[in-house]
Amino acid sequence: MGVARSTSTRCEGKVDGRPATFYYHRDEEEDRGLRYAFGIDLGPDNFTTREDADYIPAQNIIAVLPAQTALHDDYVVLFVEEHRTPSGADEEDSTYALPVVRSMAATSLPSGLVEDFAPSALSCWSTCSGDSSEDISLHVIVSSGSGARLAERFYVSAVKQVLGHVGLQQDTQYMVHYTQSESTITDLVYSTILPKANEGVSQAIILLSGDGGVVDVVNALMSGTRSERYVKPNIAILPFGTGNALAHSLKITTDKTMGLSTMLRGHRHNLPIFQATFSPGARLLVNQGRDEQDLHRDQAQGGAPTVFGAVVCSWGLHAGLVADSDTAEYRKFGAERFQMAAKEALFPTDGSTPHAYKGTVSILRRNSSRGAQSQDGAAEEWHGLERSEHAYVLATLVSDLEKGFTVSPASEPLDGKLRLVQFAPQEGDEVMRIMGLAYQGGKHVEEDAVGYEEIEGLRIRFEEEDARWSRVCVDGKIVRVERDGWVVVRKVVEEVVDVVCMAV
Ligand SMILES: Nc1ncnc2c1ncn2[C@@H]1O[C@H](COP(=O)(O)OP(=O)(O)OP(=O)(O)O)[C@@H](O)[C@H]1O
Repeated sequence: MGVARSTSTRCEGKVDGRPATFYYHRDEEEDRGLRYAFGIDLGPDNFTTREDADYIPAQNIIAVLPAQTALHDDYVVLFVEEHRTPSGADEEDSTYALPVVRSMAATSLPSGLVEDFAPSALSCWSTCSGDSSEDISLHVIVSSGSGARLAERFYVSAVKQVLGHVGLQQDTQYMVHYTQSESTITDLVYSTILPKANEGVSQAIILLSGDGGVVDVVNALMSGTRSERYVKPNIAILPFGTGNALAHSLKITTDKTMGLSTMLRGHRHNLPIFQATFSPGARLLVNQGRDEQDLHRDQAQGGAPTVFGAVVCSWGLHAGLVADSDTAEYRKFGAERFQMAAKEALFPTDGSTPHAYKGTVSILRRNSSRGAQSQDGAAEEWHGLERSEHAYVLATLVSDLEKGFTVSPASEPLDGKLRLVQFAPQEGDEVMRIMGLAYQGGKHVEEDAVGYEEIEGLRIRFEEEDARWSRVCVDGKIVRVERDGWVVVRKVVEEVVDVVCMAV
């Protein structure tokens, strides 16, 4: 029989050497957190209501670290404070958008607090720091072009300080890489991370970026050759993109620490990925859709153009609005850019109805009684959707594509299940209503018009004249497929990278 966890603790200790009374409430209520007061003799009942007690909400605590002193009862409480906009300052000024890291030296903290916020023994940072610059295997990647471009500032003001608290110094125990171009992350993986992984070295990446940074790492690892000694690198995500689908879906954003708590307290788990294989003429659109690039060609797929993803592969409305809103002008609006582009797609200025996407969609379903053998031995069978026109076709490995937009409510963090959301063309107002339900916890999947199911794979053959309607989105990247071209999406069985997460 397990021992019941006490929900609140009151004890005497010290804060910065001054005698203090601590009160820790560990229930899942809104007021969960650490309270402390100096020189006040309080009963537990009135502690939470006292205004003279200081309060650190659980949502703000990054970790409680053992202090590097001789005394085993000394700790450092690392937490964030929200940056308050000073009176007279511009509310929109991004200087005030980032939380500030604070630390507090404490002795004899409530044991429940120490337990709940202990750093993970197998976290990314503890196993990968080197002793000399040659064997550094911890990399901080700062994606300067992501989201609202706050990553660089957060590294300097917060991440560096937090890593210092766990005894890690820049250039000695870890390297920092600032992205200079779209290929910086790919180049780093090819030049350093993949060769070391192939030598059997365990490596960690602290990635300040959106989903794009993760997908760059995944694609570079998958596109190269992996040796028998290959050891999966692991990624701790600090969400600095626009959508941050992975971070939201892995519950990294449920507290106020911008991923710092997960970085210190999370555990490594395999990141499920999928492969999207395209017909020979498919091209990656870059430079805001102005230029094209060749895709990686996968020899295992007969040299077909390939992109790997960890989030979403879509065609129709979703892919269109991601592509159309990827301009400097739109990006200024953050995640709102997707909704703005959706309105333009659903209510064309010439008064016409939204585009009906023409193509043949087939779904690979698990079938226990018959069908071809899948990679993991279960039987599978392809089924064609009867209609030839579509509004929305989206396969995903995650629950949320942006904060509050729950496209696949059945998806659990890292469950490795590919799910399909699809529906036929509708009036703009009706599409708006359906997709609006995704912001209500994913209620759109309860609509009769919406198909929602777990799938093993997806195949689309595009029957569009204009290439604008044959754009496919893979984790924010846009691939344009040629006329009569196709894409096949399958889950990848091989494990190539871990992600740090607390929700599993
Ligand atoms: N300095 C840079 N110059 C040019 N491109 C950059 C630079 N830094 C990052 N990038 C690119 O900008 C893109 C940003 O992608 P990322 O996903 O991180 O942010 P996002 O698109 O704002 O967020 P999300 O994918 O979560 O919506 C990536 O393709 C990345 O390679």
